[in-house]
Amino acid sequence: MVSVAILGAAGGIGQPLSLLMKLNAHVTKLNLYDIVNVTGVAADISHVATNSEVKSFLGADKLAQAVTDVDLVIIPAGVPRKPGMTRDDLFKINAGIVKGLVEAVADNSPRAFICIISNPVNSTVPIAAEVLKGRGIYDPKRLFGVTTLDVVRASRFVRDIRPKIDAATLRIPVIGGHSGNTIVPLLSMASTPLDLSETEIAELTNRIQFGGDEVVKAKDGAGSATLSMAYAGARFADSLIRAIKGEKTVEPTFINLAADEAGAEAYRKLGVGSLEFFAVPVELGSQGVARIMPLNGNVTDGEREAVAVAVNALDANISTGLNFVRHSAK
Ligand SMILES: NC(=O)C1=CN([C@@H]2O[C@H](COP(=O)(O)OP(=O)(O)OC[C@H]3O[C@@H](n4cnc5c(N)ncnc54)[C@H](O)[C@@H]3O)[C@@H](O)[C@H]2O)C=CC1
Ligand SMILES: O=C([O-])CC(=O)C(=O)O
Repeated sequence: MVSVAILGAAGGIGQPLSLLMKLNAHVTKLNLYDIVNVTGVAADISHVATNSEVKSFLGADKLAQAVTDVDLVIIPAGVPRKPGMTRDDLFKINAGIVKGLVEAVADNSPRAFICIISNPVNSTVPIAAEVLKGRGIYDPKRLFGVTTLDVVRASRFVRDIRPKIDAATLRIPVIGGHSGNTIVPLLSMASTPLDLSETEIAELTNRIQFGGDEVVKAKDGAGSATLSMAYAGARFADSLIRAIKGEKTVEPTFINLAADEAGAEAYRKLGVGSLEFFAVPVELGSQGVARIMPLNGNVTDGEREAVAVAVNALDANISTGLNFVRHSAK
């Protein structure tokens, strides 16, 4: 029995993500919330022949109901990028949206696991944390920034230059954050040794860091990644649900390192220092973060340099998020 709420369910990500969660056999209840169009989306998805119950919640006055008695909340609500914009340009609109949604979750399902997709993830996750802290119910083990798309891209882009590799099973840890040079793929720690040249490493790293821009450019004003993001979001949610059910699963995700300080130590030594939030590979368990996975080998000098660049940018992104809530509370 797993009850899931998707907030922003009528959007470009929300619709295919809702469909994929309807296909997840562990899910028993699927609450779809949006401020537009969600009635039709829910009616449509409710005809899919799986056992879960789909309900629609349209408009702000239905938000509290949508997030009452749910185990897992996935948030893809908010505006996407257009060409020429950075993810940080979305902060102005999305910060308030995420804050309002997380307040409602805090008030109605305080123990729910929360997965944030809305950009800029580097700032929206600190916003969510600060809201939960303000309510006195913050548990860093239960709040996740979804960075799975970076991991998905890493395996797929490697396959583009190594066609014998199985993109579906190759795992490359991607750490840091979720925007440009805060995204740090650890290609040296791929689950299958890749034997890449320095040029290949540089090109792949750049492509993984700016993969989102490829889609924004190709969509030419019609938004950013939606279908691959729905796939990535459903993959992360499935790992978390299987963990809640007692399996051990591992996914990189943007979390508060306080969730496992002992496990975070290796990353702090790598250059992360005292940073509060960072994407790391996490073993998920029934209570959320079970432990932060150790680094699987020695990072290269290039990877260490990339971490230093990421940490600088992340520090600013995290403060922007935390300050947004601290200042709006006054
Ligand atoms: N974490 C990641 O890897 C990725 C994150 N994203 C982000 O996901 C977000 C959504 O992207 P799309 O689905 O393409 O956008 P979209 O514009 O197609 O859909 C967003 C949906 O959110 C809804 N919404 C707006 N305000 C709301 C509120 N207060 N409460 C509930 N719903 C609300 C809208 O009505 C709309 O249906 C964007 O911020 C985008 O940047 C996109 C791709 C990857
Ligand atoms: O690029 C964007 O704005 C959407 C996103 O986060 C991604 O595709 O990784």
